[in-house]
Amino acid sequence: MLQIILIIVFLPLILWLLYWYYNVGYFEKHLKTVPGPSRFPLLGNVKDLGTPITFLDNLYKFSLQYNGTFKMYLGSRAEIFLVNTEHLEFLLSSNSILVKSDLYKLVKRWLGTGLLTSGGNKWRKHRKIITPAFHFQILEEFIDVFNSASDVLVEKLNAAPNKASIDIYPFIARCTLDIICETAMGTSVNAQNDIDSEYVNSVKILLGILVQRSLSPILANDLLYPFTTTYQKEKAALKVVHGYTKSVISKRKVEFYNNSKTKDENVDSYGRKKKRAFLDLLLEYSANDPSFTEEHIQEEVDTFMFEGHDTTATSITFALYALAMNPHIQEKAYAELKEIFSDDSKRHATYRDLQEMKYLEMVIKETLRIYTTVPFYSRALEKDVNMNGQIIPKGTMLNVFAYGIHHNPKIYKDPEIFDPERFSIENSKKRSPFAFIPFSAGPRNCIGQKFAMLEMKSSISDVLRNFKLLPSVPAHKVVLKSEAVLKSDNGVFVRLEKRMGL
Ligand code: HEM
Repeated sequence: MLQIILIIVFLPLILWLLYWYYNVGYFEKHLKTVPGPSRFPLLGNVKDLGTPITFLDNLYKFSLQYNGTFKMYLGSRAEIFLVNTEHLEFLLSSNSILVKSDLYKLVKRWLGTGLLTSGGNKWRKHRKIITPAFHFQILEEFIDVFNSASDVLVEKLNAAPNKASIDIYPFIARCTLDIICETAMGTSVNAQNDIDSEYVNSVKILLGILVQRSLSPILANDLLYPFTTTYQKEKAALKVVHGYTKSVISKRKVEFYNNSKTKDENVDSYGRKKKRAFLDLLLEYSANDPSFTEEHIQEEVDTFMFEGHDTTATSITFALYALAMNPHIQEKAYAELKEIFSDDSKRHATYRDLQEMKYLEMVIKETLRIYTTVPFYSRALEKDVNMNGQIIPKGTMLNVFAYGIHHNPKIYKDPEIFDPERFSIENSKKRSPFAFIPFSAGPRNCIGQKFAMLEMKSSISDVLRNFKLLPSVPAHKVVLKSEAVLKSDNGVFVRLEKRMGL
């Protein structure tokens, strides 16, 4: 009996060990010369990753220790963290290494295979279809949406007691959610006014579950996950979110066909110029190419909802924090706004005004460097590749460690100092384009980056025109936490002093 128990307990362990040695041997045949911390049997370097709070710092220390790109084993799989501009150029400009890693499977139940998660021909076709939707003429139509949402944001911030320390992230997150719903779907979820919105709460639940799953081996396991309560919670939230996008798509589709029967389809029943949402552009395309189905449209709209609000919320929030902590930089940004709005300090910003905010753009870029919004993203290798003389075998995960390159002291002197001048035209010219990759680069770069830059300029400039930002009292220093999108574990507190005009 004891023998049977021993066999039941130890046989799987022995098989697992053999499997581990076999796999590690397979990777090490080529990767022996790539430096990295020593690994433990079975788990590899899982322990070295640390917690979400120590994770970035741990990886960063390895990048310094190994002078750039380094290797780790997660279980028996080799993962390479690219922290060297030549390696980043090799990966990001490749037209063949385009498949996302296993990490992205965690969002597939929500996003299906939209632009972010798909690969191969589907991704190529959809990227081509969607690219024109981000043309500047279309983005210009969204400025009114940015302005209306910022008006509500300023109203909400005005309601907070003058000069009281507040965590600004929740205010900004609700504002960017309003913007993305209106621009992606043409509907208003009114997140800033209706805090109890079922849709908004379900989006929040899904983002929370994504973080939980990325941290728990049980929740991340597709076989075990359906037996957990988190799965049931996710199922309920997905029902609300998918139900909402589906019903918006059906309604817009009917409107689209009705309008196309009338002559002036860009004018509403009151004769006003109608705002088009991304969804309308996708419906237009689908009307001419039925192989771009309603399901495809839904995947892409859900992807915009996912990619397009938490990223901008985090970036705007950290930019406001950096401005509060660096009064001389805030003064310079404010002086630029004074000049742009000298004719009428209360008017809304136009597309042209946003283009003129050159210094604010440098502030935003420095924010994206120091508080890298998406700290890392990854690709799976489907076949062996030769990376600048180094063979990397099929199955290896290639991780772009954007946070690491953005903090490399050889590229950015005193990397922890917030200095927008690093992004002056002259200083930018001196660096490799692969030293600044907040939106990734190459064929799979962020399709929404121009949209994001306009939105960030619009919201930050509106807050700055209405409030002087001051550091929190008592003093507050953000504690960075790596989720899919960078967060602060202890909130982002600043004080706002109302301005009396520019
Ligand atoms: C500050 C804001 C933003 C940042 C920092 C950001 C960053 C990124 C990064 C790093 C990627 C590459 C991810 C990867 O390779 O896995 C990406 C992809 C993507 N982003 Fe953004 N993003 C931002 C805003 C937006 C917005 C506003 C939208 C949509 C309206 C958007 C839509 C997308 C899509 C659809 C992809 C996938 C593109 C593809 O693979 O073809 N992003 N973004």
